[in-house]
Amino acid sequence: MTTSTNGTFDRTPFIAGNWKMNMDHVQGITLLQKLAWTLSDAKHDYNRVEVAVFPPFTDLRGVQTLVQGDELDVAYGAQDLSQFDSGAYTGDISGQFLNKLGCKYVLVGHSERRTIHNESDDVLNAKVKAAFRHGVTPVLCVGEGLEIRQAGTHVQHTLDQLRANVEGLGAEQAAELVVAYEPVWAIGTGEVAGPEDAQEMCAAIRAELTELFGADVAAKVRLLYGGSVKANNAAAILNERDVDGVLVGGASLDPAEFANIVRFESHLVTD
Ligand SMILES: O=C[C@H](O)COP(=O)(O)O
Repeated sequence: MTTSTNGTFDRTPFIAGNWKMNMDHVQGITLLQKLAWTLSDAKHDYNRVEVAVFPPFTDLRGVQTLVQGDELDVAYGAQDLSQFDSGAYTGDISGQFLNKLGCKYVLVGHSERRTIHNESDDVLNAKVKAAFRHGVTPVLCVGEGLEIRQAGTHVQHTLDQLRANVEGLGAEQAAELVVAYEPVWAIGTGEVAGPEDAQEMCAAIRAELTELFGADVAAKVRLLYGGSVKANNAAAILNERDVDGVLVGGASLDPAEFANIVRFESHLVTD
C-alpha cells in the first residue's frame, strides 16, 4: 500500500505512456533515455509509482536493450497483439514475440483499435486471453464515444464492453488485469473528463469486477483513466479513490511533462 500526501492508495499507482504511432526506434531510445534521466534526477521511487511506456512495435527491441543495459526500472509493453499464436497472419504480432522481448504489458482494445480497425468485443476477448497465454499482462481499454456520453448510457456501454472482453477469465487472471477507462471524446481533444467522471466510471468498473470475480479480485485490479491527461490535471484525477493510474497519450511524448505526471504526488494539495 502506498500513502500519498493526500490519501491512501490501495494499489501501486501506475503511470503509462502510450506513444501511439510516434517515435521511430532512434527517437524512441532518446525519449526513454531522457525520461529515465529526469526521473533519476528526481530520485523517483519506481516501487512507489510504477512507470510503463508503450512504444511502436519497431521500437521494442531497442527499448529492451536500453532497459536491460542501463538497468532501468521502467516497464514497457506493446500497443496491440494478435489473438493468434503463430501462422499466416500477415502484419500481426504474437504475444509470444512480445514475451520474448520482455514486454510486461500489452494494450488491448484501445479506442483507436476499436474504431479505426473495427476490433469487435469477441476479438478483444480473444486478445486478452492470448496475452495471458503468453505471460503478458493486458491493459484492457474500455470507454464510450461522445454520442453515448450525451445519451447518458456511458456506464452501461462501458460495462458491456468490460463484461464481453473479460469473459472466460479465471479469478487469478482477472486479478492481474489492468483496465483503462478512456472516454473517446476526451482523447487527443484537450477535453478532459473531470476527476468525478473518472471516479464514477472506475467505481462502476470495480463494482462490476466484484460481481464477476468477487471483492478480493476486484480490489487488486488497477484502474486507469486516459484522455488528455497532463501534469496539471493528473494529480486531481489520481486523487480519486478508485483511480489507480493514468494512460497518457500526447503528453507522454514530452519527457519532462511525462516525468511530472509520474511525480503527481508532488502536485497533490494537502487539505
Ligand atoms: O492512450 C492514451 C489515450 O488515448 C489518451 O491520449 P491523449 O492523452 O493524447 O488524449
